Amino acid sequence: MYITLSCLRATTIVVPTLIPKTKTSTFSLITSSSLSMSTYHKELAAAKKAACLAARLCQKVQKSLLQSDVQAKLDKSPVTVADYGSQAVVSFVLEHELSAEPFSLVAEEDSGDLRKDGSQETLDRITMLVNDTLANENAYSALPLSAENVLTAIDKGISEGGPVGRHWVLDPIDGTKGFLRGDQYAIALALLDRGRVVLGVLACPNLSLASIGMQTQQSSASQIGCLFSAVIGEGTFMQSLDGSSPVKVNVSAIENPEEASFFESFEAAHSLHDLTSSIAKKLGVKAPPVRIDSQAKYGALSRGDGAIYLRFPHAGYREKIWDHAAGSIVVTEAGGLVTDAAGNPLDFSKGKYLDLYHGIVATNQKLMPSLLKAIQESIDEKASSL
Ligand SMILES: Nc1ncnc2c1ncn2[C@@H]1O[C@H](COP(=O)(O)O)[C@@H](O)[C@H]1OP(=O)(O)O
Ligand SMILES: [Mg+2]
Ligand SMILES: [Mg+2]
Ligand SMILES: [Mg+2]
Repeated sequence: MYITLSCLRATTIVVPTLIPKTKTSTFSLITSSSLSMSTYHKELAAAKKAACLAARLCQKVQKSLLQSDVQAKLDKSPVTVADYGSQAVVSFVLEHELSAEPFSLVAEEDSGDLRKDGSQETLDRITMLVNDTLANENAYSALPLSAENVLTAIDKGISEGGPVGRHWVLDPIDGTKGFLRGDQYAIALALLDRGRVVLGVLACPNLSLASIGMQTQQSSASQIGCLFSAVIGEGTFMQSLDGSSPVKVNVSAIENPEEASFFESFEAAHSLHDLTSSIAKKLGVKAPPVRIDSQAKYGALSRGDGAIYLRFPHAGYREKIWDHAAGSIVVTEAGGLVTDAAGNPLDFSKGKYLDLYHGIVATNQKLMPSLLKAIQESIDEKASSL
């Protein structure tokens, strides 16, 4: 039996332990074979390190959130010093850990607003946060970073992705509204190789290690902060953000929709709650929806907290790859399926956006056929009532 010492080590170190082999319905301890010869071993270690450091920065900001830390982007969505700081940290760490490889990053934020007059104070605060977060990383001779270095690191995220070569895909804070409310958010990082997601890491600083809804019964109730990671063909693992041993997770095995519970966005503006409630009713789902922010939903689904995730954005909204790349591999490697509303797999090879039929659906293989049927009926009914 082996455990990973810490998610902050770029090169994952595994040591023998005396932990007995235990298994629950959804978790099992990591095995040596699943860690040894991964094609993306180096990339996984770098991604975990980058996401853990970025999570540390975000946690610090969430604890002392000042109004001046929040700005509105052109599309009116909020962006905080933590979104920029997280992007700078992940970009800097990936590029330095994987310096032998060409570096391409598709990321949500850019430095445009930070380069405008009147942004110096905000930029100085971001630069300080980034340097504080990286302060213990003695291996980086480029430290401390100047404000210009931070802007450059943020702007590395300018790649368009696509079907050729490798591209990292980053949402530095997914669920900024949840972050501002003190609720769920995620640092979501994935690697595309020839248009396919081959690796994903989701850091969820406010997600309990215990299942949602079970916190009161479990001893790990007070442990908050999860790191999910998945490499293609190797399964999905969860560990605490401060570096506990990874456990393999699996999606729910529920076959009867009446016993299923489903996740959806906390924000009604992000998903049509009336459509999802019609779908749930058709399926016979009894439990009310679990509404949480961000790709933490994919993480929770991957360990069987709920059985279904439904996301139907309002007409005209185009989903971006950084909002689903990491989450989708975390769910598929845990045995689940992630498709659009017609059952098509998500295509991450088309650049920054996903072309979708209506929305995104994630569940286990048993529930998917009846779920897709209920979805189509609900979409047709909605269309005929307009
Ligand atoms: N109008 C919108 N419709 C759907 N999703 C949105 C909308 N505005 C922002 N988002 C993105 O939805 C995701 C969070 O949604 P949810 O928490 O509902 O799952 C985030 O990626 C958020 O971006 P951001 O990364 O800027 O927070
Ligand atoms: Mg945003
Ligand atoms: Mg997002
Ligand atoms: Mg974001």
